[in-house]
Amino acid sequence: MALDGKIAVVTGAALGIGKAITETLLQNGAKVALLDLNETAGKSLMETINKLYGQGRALFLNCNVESEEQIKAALQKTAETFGGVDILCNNAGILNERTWEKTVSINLVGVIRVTYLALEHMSKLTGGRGGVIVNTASMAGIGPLFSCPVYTATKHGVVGFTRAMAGASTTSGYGVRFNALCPSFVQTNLLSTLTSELGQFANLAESTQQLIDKMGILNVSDVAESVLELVTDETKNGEALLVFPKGKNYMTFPSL
Ligand SMILES: NC(=O)c1ccc[n+]([C@@H]2O[C@H](COP(=O)([O-])OP(=O)(O)OC[C@H]3O[C@@H](n4cnc5c(N)ncnc54)[C@H](O)[C@@H]3O)[C@@H](O)[C@H]2O)c1
Ligand SMILES: CCCCC[C@H](O)CC\C=C/C=C/C=C/[C@@H](O)[C@@H](O)CCCC(=O)O
Repeated sequence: MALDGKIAVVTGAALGIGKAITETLLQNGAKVALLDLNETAGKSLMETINKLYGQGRALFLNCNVESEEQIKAALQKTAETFGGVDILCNNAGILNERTWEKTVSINLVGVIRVTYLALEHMSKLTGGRGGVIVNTASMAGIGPLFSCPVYTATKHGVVGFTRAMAGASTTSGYGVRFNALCPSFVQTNLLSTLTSELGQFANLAESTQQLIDKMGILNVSDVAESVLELVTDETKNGEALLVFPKGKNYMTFPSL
């Protein structure tokens, strides 16, 4: 799938991995709607991008993925401004084991919520052009992180949702591919604020730090390059792509 002229929506686009995904999609010719609840960072990024890549390439929309109303409005505005939606990157996420219901609401329910509303614009069954959805899960979507049980559960949920939606799409004819991105530790705010967010599992901070030291830390641009692969390679559907500092590989699941 060539990206020239394609229209992408990225959630959690203002900072971290979402910002890097946004920049990579723009560098490859897409127009991007940046959805985030951080208005200051989002607007500032949009201004920088429009200076760098030309006016009208990016649109910031204040949107909390917990709000159905805000998501609907943001998708509608994207479709009216750019002319449809071809690519969705469900990337917004938090790590907080204290406010764990919020972690579920953003990381898992948010992904489902945005996906269903975006499909109304993307699915060939409802007048869309088809396209691709990439969900940012985590390596914790494949194996457990002991210090973050709820975060782990949400990311396992995202991987399962992605794989089931890929099958539903193929079987029903949505014309939309679904893939999950599963990075190991990445240098962002989410990682640097980790120790204060573990709640009742704070005693496991040290062993998690040892795991981080052992596995190493990715930079956001490596992660964004993997998103580009999942977006552009039309053979990829229902995949979970593991990304480590030393390389990447597609997860193989048992066939049941
Ligand atoms: N940093 C890591 O080590 C790592 C590793 C694997 C996966 N991930 C996943 O990558 C994604 C991005 O994380 P990051 O590390 O870039 O974090 P980050 O904190 O640097 O950035 C997250 C962005 O999401 C936005 N956001 C948070 N809640 C939102 C909401 N309710 N609605 C809309 N936007 C919201 C924030 O404002 C911010 O711009 C998350 O899903 C995270 O779970 C992170
Ligand atoms: C707490 C870190 C915050 C970042 C969370 C990110 O989504 C990154 C998750 C990255 C790696 C996950 C690795 C999981 C590995 C386990 O399955 C296992 O090998 C180790 C479990 C041991 C432990 O948790 O201490």
